[in-house]
Amino acid sequence: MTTQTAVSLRDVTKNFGDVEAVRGIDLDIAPGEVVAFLGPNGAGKTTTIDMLLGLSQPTSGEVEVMGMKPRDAIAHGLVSAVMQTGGLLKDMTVRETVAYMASLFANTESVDDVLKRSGISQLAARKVGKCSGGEQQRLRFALALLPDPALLLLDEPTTGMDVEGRRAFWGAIREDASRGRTVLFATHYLEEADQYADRIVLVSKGKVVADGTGSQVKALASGRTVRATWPAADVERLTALGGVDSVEVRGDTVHVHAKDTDTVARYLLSETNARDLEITARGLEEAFINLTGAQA
Ligand SMILES: Nc1ncnc2c1ncn2[C@@H]1O[C@H](COP(=O)(O)OP(=O)(O)OP(=O)(O)O)[C@@H](O)[C@H]1O
Repeated sequence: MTTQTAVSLRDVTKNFGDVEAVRGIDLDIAPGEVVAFLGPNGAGKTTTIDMLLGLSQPTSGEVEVMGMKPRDAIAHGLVSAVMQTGGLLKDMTVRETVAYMASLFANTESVDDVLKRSGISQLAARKVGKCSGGEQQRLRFALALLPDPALLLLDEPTTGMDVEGRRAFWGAIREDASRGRTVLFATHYLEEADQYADRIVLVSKGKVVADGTGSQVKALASGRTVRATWPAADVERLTALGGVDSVEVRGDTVHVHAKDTDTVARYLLSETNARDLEITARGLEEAFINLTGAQA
């Protein structure tokens, strides 16, 4: 039997008492895809990854990894994870850490090979305690590569890293993924998702609210925002204009999100005393707020 999907979630829910952490997620990830699981705090990302790792069971629905129950996939060495934190011994060198972990398993990739693929060969002799946060994450990545997993799960792997550390970390992940490994990573960072994933699955409040490439997710929020200074803005009138999606008032400033901003600008300048107009395109950041806010 060939495996058609690396990850398959079928109407998966997970409750913790009264808390509905995951509220019906359907998701298929094909082998070789690099997917960002993007969402705000509490969206259900970690809960979902824990179920994929077999660390917890869904309340309802089906979870499969490489065509098997998660625990079986792990027992076959098909899945590895890089978590945000987790025990590394500070007094061991980078190479000793990888060699020690390799000695615990029957079959692993070679130590030198995983050091090279995670981009830390030159750090092999350095004590772990002297490595930067980004270097330690690449060491965790090296450890995760030892069983040569088909699927790599990463839960917010770059939290707390500086820009350079993040770039080096993702450089190593992307390079490795180009050989066909499936990668699913959870992140809060819109830019990170847009830059490093082939596909973004946007989650909010335990549900998938958008799924596509970075540009598709951005296109969902096509349209622009007109910002103007207008004390006592007539929100009702603005909302009634054609092509207006939403209107927000913050103090003396009004923000009008619209598909047709020309009409809004013309109205504001010719029929009201609004001034200081500014028109901007919506970025992924706003797409995110827009799409996840829409679920509220
Ligand atoms: N063991 C638990 N017991 C009770 N509630 C939990 C438990 N684990 C998670 N939750 C709740 O489930 C919801 C989803 O949490 P989860 O950690 O999956 O979100 P997340 O998307 O990973 O968020 P973050 O980005 O903050 O890590 C939250 O409301 C959280 O408080």
